Amino acid sequence: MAVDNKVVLVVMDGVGISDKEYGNAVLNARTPNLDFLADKYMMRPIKAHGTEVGLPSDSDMGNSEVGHNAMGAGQIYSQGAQLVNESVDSGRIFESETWKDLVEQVKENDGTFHFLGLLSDGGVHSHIDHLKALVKEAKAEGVNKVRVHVLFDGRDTPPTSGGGFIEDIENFLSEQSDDNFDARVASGGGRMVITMDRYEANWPMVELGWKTHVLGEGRQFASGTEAYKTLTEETGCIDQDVPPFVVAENGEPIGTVEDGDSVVFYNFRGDRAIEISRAFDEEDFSEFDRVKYPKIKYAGMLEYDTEVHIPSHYLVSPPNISNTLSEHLCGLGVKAYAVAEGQKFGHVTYFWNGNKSGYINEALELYEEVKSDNVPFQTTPWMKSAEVATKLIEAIESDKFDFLRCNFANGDMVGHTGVYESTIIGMEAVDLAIGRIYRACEKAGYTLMITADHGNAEVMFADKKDKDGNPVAKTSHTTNPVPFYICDDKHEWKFKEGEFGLSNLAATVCDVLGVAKPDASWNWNESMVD
Ligand SMILES: O=C(O)[C@H](O)COP(=O)(O)O
Ligand SMILES: [Mn+2]
Ligand SMILES: [Mn+2]
Repeated sequence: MAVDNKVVLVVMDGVGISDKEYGNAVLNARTPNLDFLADKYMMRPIKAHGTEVGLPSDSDMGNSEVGHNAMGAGQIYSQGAQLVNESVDSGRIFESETWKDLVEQVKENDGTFHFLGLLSDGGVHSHIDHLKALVKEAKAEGVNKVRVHVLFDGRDTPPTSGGGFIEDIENFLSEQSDDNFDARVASGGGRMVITMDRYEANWPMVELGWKTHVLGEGRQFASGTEAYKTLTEETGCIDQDVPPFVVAENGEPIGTVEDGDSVVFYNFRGDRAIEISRAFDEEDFSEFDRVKYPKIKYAGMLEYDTEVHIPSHYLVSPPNISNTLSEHLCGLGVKAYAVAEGQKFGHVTYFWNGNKSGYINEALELYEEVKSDNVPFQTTPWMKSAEVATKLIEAIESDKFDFLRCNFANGDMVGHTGVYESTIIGMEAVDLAIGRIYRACEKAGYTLMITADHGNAEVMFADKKDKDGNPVAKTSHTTNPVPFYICDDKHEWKFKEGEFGLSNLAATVCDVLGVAKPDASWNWNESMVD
């Protein structure tokens, strides 16, 4: 189908709007292209956090999953964080067949119930309150032994807040323990070192996680708290980079995974849960040598991939995201292109399409990935922005596609390192890439839209200073709005009155492409433009 107007959408990952200059790597970067575009065309802030993207409350910062889901679906779905809250509060989670099977398995075999996941209250991938509720219920149902395997966060929480969380959970587990119930932390490490890789960027991370949690191999400590304290003091690392550890007694790990055990991965978000789930779930698994594959029951908190069905068992049903922009455009025969570097490839494909991997219609779509480097991104803050822009420009010049989207990872991935100076350079690299894309759009007569999925890089320092008066790094996302630009020389688009957010984007894309929007039964939120 021919469209009136071809459209390129650039998602600047983790680039919010704030007028506070202190620690603002967006405002303080030299971004002549973005400044020029904001001046010449329309730019306005739109909402990208809280209930606007299906999170429990408006104090919840946005994240990539909920942001890309909202953009790609054109509507707001209650997201994993909210669905798990509801299921735990109502007790429905414990009525599921999956939960009953997990408990029965452990009780029948006198086995151990393992809980593995991100240890924080960040609410992006997991929540410590969910972990506590699962442990309490396991005890109430007569399970005798629980082992918790923790991943330190500091990425959705302050960078060195892990000491508080590990102490909290170890206190909680020892309070729960009695003559019939033995609950302890058994292993762990930083989320960027073990277990929580995504989009197959770094399988050795997952292998190291398997060795730590399942095989109990690694440096031994008496407790998680001792491990955290020693390892952070020795290396000076922030939480996400804490080396792996194993809790042991008399040289023996206290919580290896054995035949007859049950394992729950208690993260609700899927991108960083899929690889470890595959390692637990797949009989024939060849990404690394598991050495031993215990006969256990495994479940995820949610179904992480609703297309390929990973994992095979889960505790809470995920949002059933359907009627997406991709489905609508494919239905109309509109040709679409998506590109990002590895770290964000699934964001513009899997998250964009409602947590479904793969194409909607391969005859109409092309998805391309530029491999990310496995390096600390503060050392190379430009990341693959130039290569992603080059691929996108080639796709524009080929004139084969009607709607093209891409994601630049820099504001977010460099933002999460907490290194302000690097994040400024990351923003400048994005700006350079956008300048090139804008010129390609101008030449080909395409409309360029630019937005972001949530804030991050615009707030690189926490509110407080350290004891010497120096800034304290902030590594997490924000609740700030994000920019939305339409750069079009052929039409003068006017924003409608009112407040808009990421879920208004899909209808807006249809209007700018000049194609019909789906009928009211698709429940899309309205377009932002007249
Ligand atoms: O997974 C991560 O890297 C962070 O927890 C959230 O970042 P993202 O939502 O931008 O991916
Ligand atoms: Mn993001
Ligand atoms: Mn992020």
